[in-house]
Amino acid sequence: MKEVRNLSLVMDFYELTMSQVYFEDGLKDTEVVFDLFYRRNPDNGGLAVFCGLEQIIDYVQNLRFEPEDIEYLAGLGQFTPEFLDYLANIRFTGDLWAIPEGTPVFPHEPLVRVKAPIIEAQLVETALLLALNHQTLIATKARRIVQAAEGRPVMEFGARRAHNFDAAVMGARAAYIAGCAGTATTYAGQKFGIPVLGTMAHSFVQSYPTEYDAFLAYAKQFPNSCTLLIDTYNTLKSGIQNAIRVAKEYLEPNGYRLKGVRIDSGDMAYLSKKIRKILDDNGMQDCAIVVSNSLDEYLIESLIHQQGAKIDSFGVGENMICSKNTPVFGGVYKMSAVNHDGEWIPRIKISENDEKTTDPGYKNLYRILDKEEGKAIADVIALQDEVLDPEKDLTIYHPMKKWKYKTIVGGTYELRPLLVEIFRNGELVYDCPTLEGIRAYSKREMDTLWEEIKRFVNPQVYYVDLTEKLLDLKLGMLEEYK
Ligand SMILES: Nc1ncnc2c1ncn2[C@@H]1O[C@H](COP(=O)(O)OP(=O)(O)OP(=O)(O)O)[C@@H](O)[C@H]1O
Ligand SMILES: O=P(O)(O)OC[C@H]1O[C@H](OP(=O)(O)OP(=O)(O)O)[C@H](O)[C@@H]1O
Ligand SMILES: O=C(O)c1cccnc1
Repeated sequence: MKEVRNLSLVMDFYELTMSQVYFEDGLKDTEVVFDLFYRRNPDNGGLAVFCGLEQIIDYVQNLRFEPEDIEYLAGLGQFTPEFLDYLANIRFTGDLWAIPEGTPVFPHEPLVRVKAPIIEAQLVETALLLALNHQTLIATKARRIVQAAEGRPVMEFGARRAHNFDAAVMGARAAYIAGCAGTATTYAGQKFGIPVLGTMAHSFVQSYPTEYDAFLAYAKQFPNSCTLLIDTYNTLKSGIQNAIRVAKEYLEPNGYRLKGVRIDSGDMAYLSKKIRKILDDNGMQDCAIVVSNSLDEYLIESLIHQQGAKIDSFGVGENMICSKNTPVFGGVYKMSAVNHDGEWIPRIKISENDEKTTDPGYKNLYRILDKEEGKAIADVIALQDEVLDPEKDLTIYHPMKKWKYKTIVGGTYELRPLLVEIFRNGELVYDCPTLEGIRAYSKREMDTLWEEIKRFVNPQVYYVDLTEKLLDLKLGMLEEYK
């Protein structure tokens, strides 16, 4: 399903003003390289889950200014007619490489690399960042929550707390990629084929004269998929009792089983244990206990490991859809090379803060995997023209300090290029995987990481290092600008 909205002008105004300067200065055909990367993992975690590429592809493919856009820009009185004529016909004609969606990624590595005429590369900055920053943030959070649930299904319940419509729908997509079992957001089901799931609201229970009437009415319509919300009045004294009554008096005599009960308030550990016992005592071992109420990965972990809660699945809303603890994913888009007469001239952004100094040059990214164990050892950023031979020893360096390095013995590792070609000369050359494919791939990729990187507390830092050639280039440029 394609977006019908024309979102091309979702760009920062400076992209247009700078572009006019490039145009009027005769620089419009100058090719440049930009890298999109981020600096810190959300939630002090050990990784992020890369997401949002499909929406980036949509934007880049549909980048064009309609007559009403040109008219609007003309009305601002700041742009030359020649530049506006140029914009009226602009299309993305460059190359774009990106890491496949669902891949676990790490700070400072290029997630997307754009090589294009300078105006085109500049105009896509905001859209690339916003699509990636949002979905990567939500996927990263969702993965943590799914990890904490240890195989128990997690339902995404966030739309009502999301930061508007797109955040709900794209958030549901990201959460599904990261392993959620489904979403309550029906539109996300329609648009992306995500399983849609749900139980019932307190208002439904309140709208009937009695809780029992409400449960029975629901069970009659949905005898196969009935999860009753049991905490509207009194979870133990009435909710669970009425749920069992409906199961015994209506569902079971008609050949059905009660699928589940949901608890949305009170002490989830205490109540779930009590309810499990009551259900089991009534021969309802297959009736699932679903809980919801401001859950996140820490609470889920505590419920399972410290509190012995008897929970079969979780509904998670606000903490996931807003990534409440870390509500911003700080992806940035930085120029790394400019082409002069066919030669790539590296560019660097220097900062007092090492973390903010960029890696210069037209670069590539590889994941180094241990051949025997299949586990990821580190990622290495190399210059585009470097040939790395996995049969030879590979020495990788700390991104600023040459004395910090590690040598991996030739023949013991595999090198996997992480950036794949998405657009070549403006043509889409990438077959977008299905959402199910991305989800399954993400799970497989997650299995290539050591648990130490995935833990929540003080995770091991995964190395994103540089080749010697790239580090020498960077240190040389730092010396030059000192
Ligand atoms: N076993 C538990 N361990 C830690 N936190 C819990 C546990 N059970 C519930 N909580 C948390 O306690 C809070 C419950 O308090 P809250 O003020 O929301 O009341 P409530 O139980 O939802 O009541 P109501 O919805 O009727 O107002 C929620 O944030 C929930 O996630
Ligand atoms: O707590 P979340 O993780 O966001 O999960 C979604 C919440 O949304 C619903 O609540 P509702 O909108 O009825 O409000 P409530 O907080 O009063 O239950 C549902 O009953 C959950 O409590
Ligand atoms: O289906 C549910 O139970 C549901 C959906 C969204 C938010 N809270 C609950």
